[in-house]
Amino acid sequence: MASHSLNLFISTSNSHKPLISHPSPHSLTSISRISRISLSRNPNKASFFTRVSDNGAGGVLSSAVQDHAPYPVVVSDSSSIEVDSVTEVELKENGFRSTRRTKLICTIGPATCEAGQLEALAAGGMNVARINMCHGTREWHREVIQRVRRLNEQKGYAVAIMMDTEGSEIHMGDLGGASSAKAEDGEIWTFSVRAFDSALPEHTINVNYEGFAEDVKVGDELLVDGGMVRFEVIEKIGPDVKCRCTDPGLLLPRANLTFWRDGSLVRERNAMLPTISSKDWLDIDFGLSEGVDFIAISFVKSAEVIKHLRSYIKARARDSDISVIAKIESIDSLKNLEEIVQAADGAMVARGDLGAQIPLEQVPAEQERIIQVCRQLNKPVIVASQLLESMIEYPTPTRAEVADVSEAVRQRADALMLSGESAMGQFPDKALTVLRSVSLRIEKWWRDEKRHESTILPGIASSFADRISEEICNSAAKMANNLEVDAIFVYTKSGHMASLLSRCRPDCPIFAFTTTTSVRRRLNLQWGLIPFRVSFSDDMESNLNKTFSLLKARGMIKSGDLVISVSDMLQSIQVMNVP
Ligand SMILES: Nc1ncnc2c1ncn2[C@@H]1O[C@H](COP(=O)(O)OP(=O)(O)O)[C@@H](O)[C@H]1O
Ligand SMILES: C=C(OP(=O)(O)O)C(=O)O
Ligand SMILES: [K+]
Ligand SMILES: [Mg+2]
Repeated sequence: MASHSLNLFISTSNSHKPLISHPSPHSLTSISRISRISLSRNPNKASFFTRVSDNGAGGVLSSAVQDHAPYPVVVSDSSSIEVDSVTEVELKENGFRSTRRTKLICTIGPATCEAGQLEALAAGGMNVARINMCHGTREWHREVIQRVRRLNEQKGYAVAIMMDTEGSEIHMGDLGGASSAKAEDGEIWTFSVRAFDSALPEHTINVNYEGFAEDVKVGDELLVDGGMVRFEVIEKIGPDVKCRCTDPGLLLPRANLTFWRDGSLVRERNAMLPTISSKDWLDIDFGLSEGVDFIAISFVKSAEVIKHLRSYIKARARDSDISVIAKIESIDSLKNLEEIVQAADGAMVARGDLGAQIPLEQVPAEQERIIQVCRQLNKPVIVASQLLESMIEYPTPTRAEVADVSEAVRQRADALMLSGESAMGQFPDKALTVLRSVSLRIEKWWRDEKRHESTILPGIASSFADRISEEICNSAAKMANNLEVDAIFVYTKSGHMASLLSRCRPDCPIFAFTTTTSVRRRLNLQWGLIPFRVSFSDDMESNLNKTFSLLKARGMIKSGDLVISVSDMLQSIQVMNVP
């Protein structure tokens, strides 16, 4: 066994307990019952003498100190390990099975932009904060980004930031400062492309698209926000389009507009608008300079725009690992789904606009298909919009909303997203709590029923090249389910092996150890991954010993726990009990 060659030296020079309960300085007896399935050997096997000089207490508060401080202080020395404080508490209190696998995203808006409000969301389980460039100024967004970053640094979170572009679809203007306006049945409203210097005349809506008045025809149906409010075009007078309200409702600032003729969506000149507008490019530059983790692109039509953006990011910020998320919210994106998902780093089922472009009853089937394609192509997938819409105004969700959230969890989406519920609703924390508890409940039910996910996903056209890693991860996940192990450990620098494991949706949590804070944040979007930042070498035995001792010192694992480990460095699967 390869492990014979490794000598582990444990210093007991400081006053703390030794790392491993039965240290044997010259052999690796500390890993009991190690089995290895080795597919190939790493030619650059690392140093034979690994000095582990700290039990982790130097970089991380001991549990005694943690009783006084609610959050661990983050110190990035080579002997510390960084993990989300929420996960740490969950693991300590309820063990491996209790950790939530479905990730949660909150859109940040006026209801949640203050430091205290952001902290409440982070403590409530927010994994990713989304800022929507449709709203607010860049200054406002910069403040939010800085507050989230401070929270991460000072309180030990790894909340990632997703910037969402406005895109160049047609939408209404700002309602002259009003937070909403009510359109009543039969009322006549004017939709106009004119720029109004002073206050908007009554019952007038500004439209952002120059060609609007030319493209619509009398008799067309105009849908606000995918049909939340409907109008019929009755007259065109130059730049003004007079419409009669046929389905009353609340108009919100900058709401999306679509027009329909004979039951189909009209896509004339607006289909020629670029996916990424000139304003979007400025926002993207802003996102790059602020170092956001994800950029979500609205109304993607083809893979080309994603490829273009990716090469732009590479040229502008060479060392960054910003991920590009393709929002699937148009007919074109459904047509070109596989190529788009293949080109992107992840996708969002943006049901708000999608439901405005295809009949509503088709949205659930498309959601399921998008989730399936993303898993096959190993890309994280987000289910977004109206999950808990009623909670914008009410403290409890409807039964139908709970059923919708449950379905997305059961479909094994990577992440669920709150929009208005967290951006401007009255109960952002309660909405997050609902997502969290419904996720936990459905995940547990599925495990109790022993409905293992099939790790074998049907291949589609252009699967990824790295077949060996894929097979290792598939096997590791299958073994984890069959052996009912407590956790899978993956040591990954780029995050690739971690996402391949996540893709298999195993029953146990996946502890993903990575060396940089940016990869750690990025992994926070993916199903079942608990990302840790820790420094490690190419020597797996020493990595395992180091993480075992650091995690034991933090009370996150204990002797006897059964673990499977895989890594980027060594193409092998190891099964072992924690010493
Ligand atoms: N940065 C912001 N500033 C002000 N309001 C915001 C902001 N972000 C979101 N909102 C509000 O929250 C609502 C829901 O957010 P979201 O779904 O992201 O946008 P939209 O409704 O435009 O698709 C928006 O309609 C807007 O009223
Ligand atoms: C998430 C969506 O995009 P946005 O909120 O930016 O319109 C959507 O349309 O569902
Ligand atoms: K947007
Ligand atoms: Mg949208």
